Amino acid sequence: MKVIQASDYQEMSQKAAKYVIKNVRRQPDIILGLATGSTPKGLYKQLIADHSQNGTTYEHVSSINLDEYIGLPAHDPNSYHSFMDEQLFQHINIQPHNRHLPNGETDRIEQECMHYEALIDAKGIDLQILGIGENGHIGFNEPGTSFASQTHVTTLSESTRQANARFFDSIHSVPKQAITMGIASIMKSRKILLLASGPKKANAIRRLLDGDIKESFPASILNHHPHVILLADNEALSAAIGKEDNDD
Ligand SMILES: N[C@@H]1[C@@H](O)[C@H](O)[C@@H](COP(=O)(O)O)O[C@@H]1O
Repeated sequence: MKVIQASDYQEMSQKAAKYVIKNVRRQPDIILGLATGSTPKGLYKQLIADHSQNGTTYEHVSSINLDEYIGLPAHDPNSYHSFMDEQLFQHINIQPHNRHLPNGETDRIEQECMHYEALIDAKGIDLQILGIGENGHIGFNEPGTSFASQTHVTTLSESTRQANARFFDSIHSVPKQAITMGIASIMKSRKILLLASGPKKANAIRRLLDGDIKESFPASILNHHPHVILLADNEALSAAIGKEDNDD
């Protein structure tokens, strides 16, 4: 894993955008794996600014998102469909038919999981953007999820619901389940850019860089992936100083 240090959230977002833009320009029909949460918001803001100022085009780009809550309509302000529309899609020229998120509203949820995994296999994610939960979750793969998991329905841990409650009226409104790419689905990506910012992520980043690979800490599997960049700010790296492995 290659570790890139940024001084703060702003610099992390700028460096992430530079890397994504470089990949989009090099491969105009790139398949991007996209993430939600607070962490990639600054990256998306930078992509939007670059799109309007420098004209980087997303006309032939496709996106596949990691996850979606079950039970929230796509138009709900807290759905990940709405998040992506607001934070990125409506501000760049990515075509609606090229944007993919799991359908958390269907009552044929098992078919939806299979369909989504087939989509990932058919398209192949070139560059996956990831955040990390404080408990080491990636996507919505909570601790204990099998490393062999494909797209599936997951029950959110209490701590994940608490962490995401800030986006909702109260913890009671946070859905209890989600549909998420599995860990094996994420690991199929050709390249992964993992972003982490702030002191709340310091412990997770220290555990990630410890290199101990176990299902009780889902992100640890990334140590097995041949092309992961961890781009983290000083606060997120604060507990791991001296543990980085810069072998690329
Ligand atoms: N499903 C998302 C994850 O994809 C994200 O990485 C995590 C961290 O969120 P944040 O970036 O807000 O800390 O939150 C949610 O659980």
